[in-house]
Amino acid sequence: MREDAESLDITDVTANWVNAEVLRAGLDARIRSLADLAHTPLFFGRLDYVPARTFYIGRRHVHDAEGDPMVIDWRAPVSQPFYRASKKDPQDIALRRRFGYAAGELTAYEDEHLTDPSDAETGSRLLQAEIERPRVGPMRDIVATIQPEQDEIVRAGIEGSLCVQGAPGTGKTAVGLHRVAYLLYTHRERLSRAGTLVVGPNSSFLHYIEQVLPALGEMSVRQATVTDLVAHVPVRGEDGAEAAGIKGDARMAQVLRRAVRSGVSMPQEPCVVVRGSRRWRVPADELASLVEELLSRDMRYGAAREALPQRIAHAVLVRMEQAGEAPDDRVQDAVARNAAVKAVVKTCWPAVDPAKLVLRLLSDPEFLAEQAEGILTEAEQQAILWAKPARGVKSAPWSAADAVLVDEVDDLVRRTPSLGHVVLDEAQDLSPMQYRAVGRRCSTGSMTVLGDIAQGTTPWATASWEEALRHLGKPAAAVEELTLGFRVPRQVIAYASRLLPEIAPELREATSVRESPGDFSVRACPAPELDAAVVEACREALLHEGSVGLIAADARVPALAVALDAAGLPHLAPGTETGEGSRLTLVPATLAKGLEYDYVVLDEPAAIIDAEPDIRTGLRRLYVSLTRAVSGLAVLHAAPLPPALAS
Ligand SMILES: Nc1ncnc2c1ncn2[C@@H]1O[C@H](COP(=O)(O)OP(=O)(O)OP(=O)(O)O)[C@@H](O)[C@H]1O
Repeated sequence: MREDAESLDITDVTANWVNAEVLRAGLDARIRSLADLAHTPLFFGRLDYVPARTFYIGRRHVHDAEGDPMVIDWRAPVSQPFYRASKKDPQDIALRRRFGYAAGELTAYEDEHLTDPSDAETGSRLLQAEIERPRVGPMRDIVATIQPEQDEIVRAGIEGSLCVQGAPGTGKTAVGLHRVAYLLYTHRERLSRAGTLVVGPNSSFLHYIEQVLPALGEMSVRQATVTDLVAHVPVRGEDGAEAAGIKGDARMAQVLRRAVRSGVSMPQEPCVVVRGSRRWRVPADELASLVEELLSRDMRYGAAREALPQRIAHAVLVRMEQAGEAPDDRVQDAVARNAAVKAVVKTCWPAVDPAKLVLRLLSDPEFLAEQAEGILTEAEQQAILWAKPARGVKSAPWSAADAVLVDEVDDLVRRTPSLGHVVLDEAQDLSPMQYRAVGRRCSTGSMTVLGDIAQGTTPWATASWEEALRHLGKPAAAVEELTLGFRVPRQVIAYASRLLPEIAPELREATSVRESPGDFSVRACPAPELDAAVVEACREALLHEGSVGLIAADARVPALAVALDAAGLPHLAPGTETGEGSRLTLVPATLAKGLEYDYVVLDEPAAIIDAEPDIRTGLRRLYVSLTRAVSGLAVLHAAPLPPALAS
């Protein structure tokens, strides 16, 4: 297939050089997509349908010289039974074969005779081996081992939105990315027009997952944080927890809606349009009824502002007709652009600059009081005002939450275009205003919302998926739960789950499908010896194969970096790719979300808890940090552990 693509002669097939360039780029992309990937086999499974028809299943479609299929794409309907068929429901499959590879070499296969009653149902060794395989480098695809409950989510229809609650390591991120790949395959035309977006918590996380999508054969997916999406103003300020909470509250949407319309006023003067020798006069009360009519409509502020001159012009045209003239559309357009009409629009329906409006709200106590009256208390208004009024948009101390407010205003003024599909990962952490910002980018498309209530580490983290989905504008989305854990060893998940009654009492403990119990230790040591003990634990962890993450409270990171350097242990920052030569990452606890390491050394839990504004958020941050380990976890502490973990 690659040779065919390479040997295509496209000289003289296009009419002009632009088309030639486009064709060349398309062909180059195809040749690239057909490159051999070392260690990535062409197929990983085989299905024998009854009656005898055999299909090989792989990451992409492969055909032979005659164009007959040799390997079927895992996303094609024919491949679905590879993930779903069972002895109970064989789905016309007589044999399912899984192939095992080591470094690209075929080393094993495993058969299941789904229609043969004498063939006992046994767990898959290859699946176990895949799950237990040490991790290094970026996240891998799971196409060979997607589980039935995961496959239902991956292949759910594009029409409906879906929300997935899942404990740490149940594969939410993996499933979300494979769902994107599935949707792009199945609805390529539609999504290439409308666009697809994956929203993640921070750039380290996005970097960690970005290699998975091209590995799945997809490149045209945008990845962004919420902050990237709303980058209307330069963010350099920070809010305290209280101000951030209020700015993120859905009531702010009401305040902003009122503020946007606060400049609208009723015309006091008639509008007089002079054309040639004639003057046409629309009285003030008629103008006012036009303005009122537009106010009463559920219309974007900017669209209404464009409609108003047309409405006034229409009133003028009616008068022209009454006077026996026969004006056409061009006359209406000309009247709409008349200086007198423009002047009415300028005073009665002034243009709104989103950033300037929010700047005024946060700088001007009287303006804020007017707009927030009956919505925010006086104390709340006080809390969100900037310490001193900002002078201009460029120099204002914008915070991340402020940028979301500007985005809301922007959408009140002109409609935000909708994408075809949006995947929102670590969704539990968003504020209602952030949910609205993501939701409006998907107003006519569908969403996949992934998260874990127990891992909510913002003071405003959502209390329920129902609430989050309401703010996202997808109240009808189905909520599914993933319960099988693929990452965290049994002992470790059991230990971390002791925190659940305090951080998310309604959630069930995750089960681990991993057979190995995992290395697990908790060590107390005197405070002066903690750094040395942590360095030693890292050294021990590095004796094993795979990646090692040292997770510590953000404030502890500089000291630990010095200690590691002094001990001659090279270490990376999160988001930098681990490899054979550099396997140790020093991870600030606030960036640990979504990441995983084979061995985790966890420094001083008390410091991780104390860094958060309240105890629940602190314990949740600790829960996230405890659940990053694939094979082993060592907890080292000098200060006392929280009571749930102490005994
Ligand atoms: N079906 C599967 N087969 C093999 N590995 C899997 C499967 N599902 C998930 N995994 C692996 O389990 C690990 C955890 O997956 P993932 O990071 O998607 O979980 P998560 O639910 O997003 O976790 P967290 O809530 O901690 O962010 C990853 O290494 C992933 O590749």
